[in-house]
Amino acid sequence: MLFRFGSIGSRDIAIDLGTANTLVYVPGQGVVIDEPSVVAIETSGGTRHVRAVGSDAKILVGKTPDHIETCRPLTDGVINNLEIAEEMIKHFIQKAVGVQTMLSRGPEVVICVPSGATSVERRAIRAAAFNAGGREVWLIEEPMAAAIGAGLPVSEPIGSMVVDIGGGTTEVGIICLMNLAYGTSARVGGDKMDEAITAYVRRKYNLQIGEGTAERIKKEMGSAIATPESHHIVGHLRGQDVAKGVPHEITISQAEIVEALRDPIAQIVQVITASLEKAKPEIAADVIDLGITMTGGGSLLRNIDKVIADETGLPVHLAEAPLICVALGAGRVLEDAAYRGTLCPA
Ligand SMILES: Nc1ncnc2c1ncn2[C@@H]1O[C@H](COP(=O)(O)OP(=O)(O)OP(=O)(O)O)[C@@H](O)[C@H]1O
Repeated sequence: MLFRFGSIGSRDIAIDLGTANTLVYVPGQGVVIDEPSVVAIETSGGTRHVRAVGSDAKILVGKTPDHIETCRPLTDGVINNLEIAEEMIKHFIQKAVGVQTMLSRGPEVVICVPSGATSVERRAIRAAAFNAGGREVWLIEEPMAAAIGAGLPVSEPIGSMVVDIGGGTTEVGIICLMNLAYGTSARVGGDKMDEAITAYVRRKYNLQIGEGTAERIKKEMGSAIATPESHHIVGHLRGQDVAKGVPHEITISQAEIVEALRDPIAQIVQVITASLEKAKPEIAADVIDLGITMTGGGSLLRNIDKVIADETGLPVHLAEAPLICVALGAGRVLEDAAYRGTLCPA
């Protein structure tokens, strides 16, 4: 299939539409938007309208009055609410290219999809970008974009492997000659880690914590492996005592967070090892040399690279800018015609 762009202008954009964060890349400028994928909806006089999007909406999570609700229009990498997703994408596109471009010709948009997305889910992502003002919309699979953004030799006859751990999904891609030789996505990532911490704290301490609190403690002191020091590294969690219904604070150790994260980490490792079994022998041989490159926010969890290296026996490298690799890769496709063969049909 031939994919033909019109003339790429500085007003065309690449979007990493993530479960946790949405990034927008403008050719010649780089990543111009990097905000949480959150929308605040206000109901007044019987109608609903968007009150805030992105960072402005995220600060409201868990603190809104009854007539305002915050929501995340993506779950596990795919759209759960088309209307709100469109509003969010429209907001970010306008912020990136200006209202004038939207009113005149609209930008061409390259937007990422999880490799495991169904055709219905792909059509929903394409439709959301189109309805949000995209003149033409092209899809790229996330592992491919992540690999390009991480600087892997995707166009060469060398097999390289990328693991992108995002908020909603873990994407694994084995790429050779600009082709996703194997790609899979599992619905486990940073969100499942947050949920596992929340469930652990509720079970062990009878304390209900908010999602922001779970994410904060994960980033501050989460780890995939317990070390002898892990019992002495402690943090504080505030929430609501489930039995008494009053505010309460507990102290938790890194060793406990490691225990809480055991299941999601095991699931991530399982996806990676299963993917290695699917690789063709020649490509697997290349992966032994090059190792695994990790991208996505979840790859910043302490020691997750060590766990993956131990379990696979392969070298594991963290990409230089793990949180923006997918956007950089999708942006590169916009800027360099040589990469256009990586785009996939909707
Ligand atoms: N230092 C850190 N330690 C652990 N997790 C982190 C860290 N920094 C960010 N994260 C987690 O990374 C996730 C967000 O990563 P990213 O922005 O790559 O996901 P996304 O692209 O929005 O999601 P997806 O690709 O699944 O749709 C969140 O769950 C966040 O809590």
